[in-house]
Amino acid sequence: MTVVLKLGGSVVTEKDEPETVDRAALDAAASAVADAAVGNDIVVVHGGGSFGHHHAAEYGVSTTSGTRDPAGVRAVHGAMCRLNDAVVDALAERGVPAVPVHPFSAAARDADGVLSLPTEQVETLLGEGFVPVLHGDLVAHAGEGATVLSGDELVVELAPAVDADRVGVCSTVPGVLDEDGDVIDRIESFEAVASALGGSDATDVSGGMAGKVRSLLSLSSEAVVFGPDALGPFLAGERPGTTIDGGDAEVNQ
Ligand SMILES: Nc1ncnc2c1ncn2[C@@H]1O[C@H](COP(=O)(O)OP(=O)(O)OP(=O)(O)O)[C@@H](O)[C@H]1O
Ligand SMILES: C=C(C)CCOP(=O)(O)O
Repeated sequence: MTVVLKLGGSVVTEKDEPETVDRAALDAAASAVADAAVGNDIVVVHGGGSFGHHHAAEYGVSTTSGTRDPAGVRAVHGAMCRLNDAVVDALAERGVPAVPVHPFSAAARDADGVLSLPTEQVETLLGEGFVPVLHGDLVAHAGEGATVLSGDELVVELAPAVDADRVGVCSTVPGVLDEDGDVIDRIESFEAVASALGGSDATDVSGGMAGKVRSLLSLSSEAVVFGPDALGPFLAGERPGTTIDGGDAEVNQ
């Protein structure tokens, strides 16, 4: 049983305070991962929160609009590495064999924005008993300089590469909410829920919940979106929150 888990940046950081870890939330998430029944057969991805999004907004970078300013690249990537250190440390302190993997060093987008992300190192690390910890980052982008690579995009690339049995995306909300604020049980197409989907309450350059749902629909296996309280139950095998089922993913492109 292999699990790909994204910890939202909005969960593990104080999203409105630049470069501030939410210590209690990160510790709770790391403890849940350490206690997971699946053991070490897990790939962790984390988002940007107040580390990546703050700097990305300052330099005007998004997933489609890039920067050629090397200082901007260093600022965003450097901040994400600092958050990655904090996440890896929190996991390591609890006995998880966590190791960092930095997407900026390996991935690229072509002029059409198509992402290529080598995953052999992740597969090999997992097979050797490590827990790879990747993060939203910048990525070299032909014709744009460098653009943002969201953790949700990483999840979509990694899940088939490691043959994930379960994909979980932990955010601050208990699931994807409908227009009345109720958790939507299952999403199979973007159009069916588009009117309820917004960006993020906080600074977010990768599209908030709308970007997340769109990304996860391109996965041909199911993904589950849930809140911090449901992380333990998800890792114990439950399916809390919203299940996003891309089905025939091609149709949703
Ligand atoms: N219909 C909706 N249901 C749930 N959340 C929504 C909806 N529309 C907009 N949102 C916003 O989307 C946010 C979640 O997306 P966001 O990208 O901020 O989360 P994250 O992935 O946890 O963080 P990060 O992008 O930093 O990794 C929620 O906090 C909420 O503000
Ligand atoms: C802003 C940066 C650099 C990473 C974005 O990743 P996300 O928070 O998963 O969308």
